[in-house]
Amino acid sequence: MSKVLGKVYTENDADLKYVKEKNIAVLGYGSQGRAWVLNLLDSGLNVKLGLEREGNSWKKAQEDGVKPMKTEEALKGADIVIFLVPDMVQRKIYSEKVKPVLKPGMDLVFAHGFNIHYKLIQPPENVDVYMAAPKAPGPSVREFFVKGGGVPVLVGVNQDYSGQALQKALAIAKGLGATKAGVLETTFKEETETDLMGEQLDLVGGLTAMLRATFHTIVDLGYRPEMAYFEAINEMKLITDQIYEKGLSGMLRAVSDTAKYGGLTVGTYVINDDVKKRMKEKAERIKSGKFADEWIEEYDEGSKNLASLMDDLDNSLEEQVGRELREIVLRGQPKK
Ligand SMILES: NC(=O)c1ccc[n+]([C@@H]2O[C@H](COP(=O)([O-])OP(=O)(O)OC[C@H]3O[C@@H](n4cnc5c(N)ncnc54)[C@H](O)[C@@H]3O)[C@@H](O)[C@H]2O)c1
Ligand SMILES: CC(C)(O)[C@@H](O)C(=O)O
Ligand SMILES: [Mg+2]
Ligand SMILES: [Mg+2]
Repeated sequence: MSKVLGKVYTENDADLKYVKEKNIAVLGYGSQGRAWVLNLLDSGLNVKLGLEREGNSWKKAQEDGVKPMKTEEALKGADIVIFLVPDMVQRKIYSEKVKPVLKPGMDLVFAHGFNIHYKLIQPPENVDVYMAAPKAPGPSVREFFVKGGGVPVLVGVNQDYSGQALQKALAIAKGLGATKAGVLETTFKEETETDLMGEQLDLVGGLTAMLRATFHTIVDLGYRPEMAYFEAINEMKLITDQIYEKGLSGMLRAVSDTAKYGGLTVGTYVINDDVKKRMKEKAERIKSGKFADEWIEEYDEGSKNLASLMDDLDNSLEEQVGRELREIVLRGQPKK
């Protein structure tokens, strides 16, 4: 029995029978969509893949042996609709394609709570709304499953018209392989806000900024960029692998005493209370909905800032060096 965690659902707590006879339409075949379609099909579920265009996702699905079809076609007779198009696209597909064919008793399923929590999608009361949110990038959702495991998933219920929404969320999570690890329960509010906080402050935003700042600090002192790339960026994976398997103190025990002492004393000097104050400010912005408003406005105006930030990153010295160094590093990776 866990001392800290709430209920953790595993294999025997979830039954595929709750979704086995249902027609499932998965919309989108990107990072998560590909993993979900392939895992759910391999788990023996009735899945149709619906896409808007015959573009890259369509081709990729065909290469994977999946038969894509137009969104309208996949939605015909669907009992469960899974939204795996980008968060900013979901409201359009919902209002133009899903809403017109929505029938009482159907299920709307999400991998992230954004559209429901921030009310971009407001479903009628007579449908179930639930989530199965993988706590991992899409490619890992597939890779873990193929190797006989699964990544942890959070399930949450926003509307329980059928009285079975939680069982169905757990069944979908099981189909993804997640009950091999563990499934925890959450709410749309908690998942949406904490997911955004994690990816902005740390996983995606904070991490990228910290790696780049360390790289430039070293380069600006006259050291060669390739040395800076190895020290500031490349080795991060191996350090986070240690954290993933053994926790923060386990990682510290795997490095030298010199690294331990230097790391523990300097880390908190760099990431100090000032930084934490700014983190709190941005976390509050997520909680208040202001980040969502800003992101929706940016998207509606063509995501120009996002494109220019990605361009700057692609053209940066660290990415130029990284592209060449990764060829060397990846050559030495253990064979899968
Ligand atoms: N990427 C992740 O690892 C990850 C992790 C957890 C949760 N999620 C959530 O999963 C959902 C899907 O995100 P993703 O990152 O897998 O998406 P993605 O951007 O990788 O894939 C999007 C899919 O939608 C299609 N698409 C893109 N723009 C479109 C448009 N304008 N109209 C119609 N179709 C369009 C693409 O062709 C592709 O098939 C989101 O709710 C996201 O928050 C993602
Ligand atoms: C993989 C992440 C960052 O955890 C996910 O939340 C996303 O939005 O892609
Ligand atoms: Mg996210
Ligand atoms: Mg996340």
